[in-house]
Amino acid sequence: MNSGIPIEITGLSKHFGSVTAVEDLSFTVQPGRVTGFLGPNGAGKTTTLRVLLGLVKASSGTATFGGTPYHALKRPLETVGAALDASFHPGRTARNHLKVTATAAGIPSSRVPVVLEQVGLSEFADRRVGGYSLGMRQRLALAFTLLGDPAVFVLDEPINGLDPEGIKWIRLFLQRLAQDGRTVLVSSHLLSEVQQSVDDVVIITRGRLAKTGTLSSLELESAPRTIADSPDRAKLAVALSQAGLEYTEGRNGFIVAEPDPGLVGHAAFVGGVELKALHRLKSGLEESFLALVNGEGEPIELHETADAAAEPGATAGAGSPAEPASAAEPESSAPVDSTDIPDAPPPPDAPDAPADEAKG
Ligand SMILES: Nc1ncnc2c1ncn2[C@@H]1O[C@H](COP(=O)(O)OP(=O)(O)OP(=O)(O)O)[C@@H](O)[C@H]1O
Repeated sequence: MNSGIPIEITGLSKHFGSVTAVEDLSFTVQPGRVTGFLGPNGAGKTTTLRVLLGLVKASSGTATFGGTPYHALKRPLETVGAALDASFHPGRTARNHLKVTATAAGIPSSRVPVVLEQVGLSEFADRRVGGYSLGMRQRLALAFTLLGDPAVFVLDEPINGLDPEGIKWIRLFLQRLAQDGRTVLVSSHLLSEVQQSVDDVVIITRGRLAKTGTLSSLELESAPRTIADSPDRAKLAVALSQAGLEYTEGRNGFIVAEPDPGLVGHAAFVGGVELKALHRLKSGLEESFLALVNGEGEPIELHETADAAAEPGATAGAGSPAEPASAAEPESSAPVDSTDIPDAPPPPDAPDAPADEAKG
């Protein structure tokens, strides 16, 4: 395994006739980290992954693995493990599916039992896939990605449909791949689905980049805050600055990095500023995500509490809004303490039917 290969998307656009699926998209996925590729249905995630994997031609821009497009990789299955869907011929067994792919790719068939064990399917390897649950098919899709022991993993919605035990298992699975120095890109339309699994996020909406950074930085931005507004925003800005409160200016007023509206109201009172709005911003990661992908710019409307109170004040001196505070980049979440892919428990949702004989 050659670790340390980043995924590099640069100025990528893809149009299907008059439909713009992806527009001028640029981001990098770093090795040694699990990156969530997030966006609502129709945002352009699958199209981006399909271009990356050479299944669709870009209208413009590039998508490469450390500078090399997929079609130019010398041994693609040993560089990239990709799972775009979990559909398999229902009449064939997992072992047979994997053997055929290994043979075609020049990968030793001795890898087949190894990857079956890694994903917890050894016991069910000779059953027809038609009898598999969704969770088992997801595991089989992962087994394919492991066949060539690749440095990069590209997984489209791998957590979709898994039960809590399966989600816990895949979280460890992904984290340990990254801990080995591999590059792991995981798409999802729900932040909450991958929140426990990812170090970094790339959020797109309507084919464009909405946000990229560490999950921790997104969490910091989602901390509870206060919205304050005044008929004279310039004066309010001065009052907030004099009180040492950090803020950014949004559509509905200033978003102040202080969870207690009482303290913000007091700052306005001390500064002699009349307030027309003072609300606590009940924030959360998922709400911030939704605000981002819905193009709200910032999540004000989503969080105003019903018990918001306005505090009157008097007027004060003029001033201009201070620079928004920038959050320091926090450290990423700590890796797990083993370099092995976790032992997989048997799928909890495995059907009870007796094993079928391998047919092909
Ligand atoms: N082959 C195609 N022909 C025409 N339009 C397409 C094609 N593939 C995707 N699109 C359109 O491109 C846009 C992005 O679709 P895409 O499947 O990439 O989004 P997505 O983020 O993966 O969504 P989902 O989570 O629903 O799969 C959508 O408007 C979709 O209808």
